[in-house]
Amino acid sequence: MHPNALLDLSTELLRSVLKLDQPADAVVSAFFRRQSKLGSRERHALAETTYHVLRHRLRLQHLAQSGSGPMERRLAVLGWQGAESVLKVSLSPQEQQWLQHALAIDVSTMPDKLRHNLPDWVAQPLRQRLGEEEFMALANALNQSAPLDLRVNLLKAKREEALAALQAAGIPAEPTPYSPWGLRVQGKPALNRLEIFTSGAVEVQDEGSQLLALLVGAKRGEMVVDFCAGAGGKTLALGAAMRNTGRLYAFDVAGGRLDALKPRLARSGLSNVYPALLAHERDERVKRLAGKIDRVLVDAPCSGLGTLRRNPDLKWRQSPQALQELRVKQASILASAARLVKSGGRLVYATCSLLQAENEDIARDFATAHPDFELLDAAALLEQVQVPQADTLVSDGFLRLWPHRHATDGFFAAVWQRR
Ligand SMILES: C[S@@+](CC[C@H](N)C(=O)[O-])C[C@H]1O[C@@H](n2cnc3c(N)ncnc32)[C@H](O)[C@@H]1O
Repeated sequence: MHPNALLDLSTELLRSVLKLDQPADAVVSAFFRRQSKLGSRERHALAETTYHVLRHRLRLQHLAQSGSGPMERRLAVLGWQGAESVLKVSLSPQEQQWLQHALAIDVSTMPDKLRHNLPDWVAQPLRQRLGEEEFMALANALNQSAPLDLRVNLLKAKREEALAALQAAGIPAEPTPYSPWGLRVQGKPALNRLEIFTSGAVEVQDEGSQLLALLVGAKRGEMVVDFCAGAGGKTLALGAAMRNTGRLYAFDVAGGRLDALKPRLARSGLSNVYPALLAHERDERVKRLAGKIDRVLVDAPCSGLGTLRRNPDLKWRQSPQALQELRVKQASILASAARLVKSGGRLVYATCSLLQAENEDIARDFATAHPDFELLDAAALLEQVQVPQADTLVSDGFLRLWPHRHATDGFFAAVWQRR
């Protein structure tokens, strides 16, 4: 494709994504389906440019003010992540000059906001919690792309065997530092045709998600509920930890997500999983199982701000109002799910949010209203399941994973035992 046409497509894609009315990954996929003639390098350049602009939007919009032509073209030029030759061929001499000038500005001299690229309502509580230096380290980490982590399905392979299979396929990988189930792959190789993937021996899963599943501590023969199972990332990890015995209910209110679990279940070899569509969190099914369940995981719907490395559009698509609505939902789901737990059983409340409002605040309000639930120290529980340096992952007894400290997505978890 002619470089100019490619830059025009990048401009068009940015125009759609920056409407912010749909998740960026869905807009990018739909765009590529329509542009079926694009080669893989061209797709890569367009996707990376889009994500770069979303990550650094405040700074790039500021720099774009001085240019001319459509705003989205200026953003595509400033954020361009494809071959340099595309810009050389496509830009007018005036644009070339403007770009050189814009890129020469030292980012470290820019105002704060243009360096961290977060909206105020997100930046303010994080800065307050972490202090200036660590807040900037977090902001930088959130603007990097995430590594590719795999979870080894121990029903099908040992971690060393999966590592050897990847290496034999020419894919460098290493064990993840914390999760005993994890491998971190270098780069972003396509895995879905490899035997190790099609046979269900590995699944793509961030190390942080693996640690949440490890905290549940599910064992052989138990009754376990994954209350917000979605497409089942954690369900699969729990089912394997149960060695395909007992009963694992995968609940969700979104039928489409539960449908996406089915092919993954088929690959995994699990036959102990029972997906069930709930009408809402107080569904009849929850009442029927009340007091009968050994372990309940509530991987609650949340702002997703811990996943900005993968979903940078979320920082622009979420809002303080949406956060308030989510908090009400989180408290309601947690209270309802707690009814399932039997005496002596375990309840885990988790999110992929960085905000105290969705994490510690929800956990503390729940504990106040439910004195029959005793908070367990997440560090002690992780040590029991062979997680090294578990105390570095935990604050005030809660699991608190941070991209800049642990190279995982941002995650929170609180764990209780019912008296
Ligand atoms: C963070 S996602 C779950 C991700 C999933 N556990 C995984 O590991 O892939 C939250 C899920 O909660 C579901 N959800 C939203 N409201 C719910 C409710 N009232 N009861 C149960 N699930 C709900 C959403 O449909 C979504 O799939």
